[in-house]
Amino acid sequence: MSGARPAPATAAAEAAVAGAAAPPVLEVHDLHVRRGGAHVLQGVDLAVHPHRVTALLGRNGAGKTTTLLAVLGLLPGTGRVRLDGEDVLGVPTARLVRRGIGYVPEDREVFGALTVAENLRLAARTPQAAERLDRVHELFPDLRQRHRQRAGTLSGGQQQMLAIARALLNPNRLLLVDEPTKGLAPAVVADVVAALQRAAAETTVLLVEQNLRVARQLAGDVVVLDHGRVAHRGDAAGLFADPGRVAALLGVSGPPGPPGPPGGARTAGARP
Ligand SMILES: Nc1ncnc2c1ncn2[C@@H]1O[C@H](COP(=O)(O)OP(=O)(O)OP(=O)(O)O)[C@@H](O)[C@H]1O
Repeated sequence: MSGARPAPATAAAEAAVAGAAAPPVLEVHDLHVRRGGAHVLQGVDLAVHPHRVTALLGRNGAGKTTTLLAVLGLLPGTGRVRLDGEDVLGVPTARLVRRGIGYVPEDREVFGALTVAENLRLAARTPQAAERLDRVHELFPDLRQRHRQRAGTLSGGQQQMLAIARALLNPNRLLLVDEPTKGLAPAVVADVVAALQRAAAETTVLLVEQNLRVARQLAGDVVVLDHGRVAHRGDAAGLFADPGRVAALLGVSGPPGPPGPPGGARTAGARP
């Protein structure tokens, strides 16, 4: 990572600055993954530092979701994946989840026929989850109000918040979040960004995001993949201050714009 960091304004920002110097929560080294005969990840190296949001960026098909799935043990790979310094490549997913990896998949995967409260109850895996439910309700007051509503009748943004809330119920060391704003209207994107900011104050996040304005708002660090390889790694502010580099790496025609209401440029080939 490079570049001077601005003075932190909040406790969460202070923790993020301290986290940059702390040992990584997640380290991936020379990760190779093959899918359907294709060599999709070709030696990915990245590190995710505590109390920070690391955005995993790249054009469509670059290998972002594949990276998350391999870290989670849902796809076989070779190389090295370390969680809090321990090798975990090949460890079954259920054990990784117990070790503190939370996952918010691209399609949210809430149980549509169950209520908000039932969805939260099902996600709880530790005795502390009951205590954390109060905290989650503080973070997402909308979910408290809607606790009897069936999850399938929530809006896309509300379902995304429920998916994030489910992951926060457990004391996760690391949250993997895949394209949380995909397919959401700009006004709802702002709500999801706010929810992720709250989540990021609680834990460390590896975020796959195609909306560069969202990535800019949330991320302290960035890793850019290109055809299964790391094309760039560094602090987010440094990359986003260089529109030419953003365009070269991500194929957008202009800068992602200043932090503010989302709706900015999306990575080339991104879905609307
Ligand atoms: N089951 C599969 N069999 C073969 N190839 C696959 C399979 N799933 C994904 N791929 C390929 O792996 C590559 C990486 O896919 P991946 O979903 O990781 O990309 P991504 O960066 O997350 O893309 P997007 O932004 O479009 O979601 C793509 O070329 C994709 O076609």
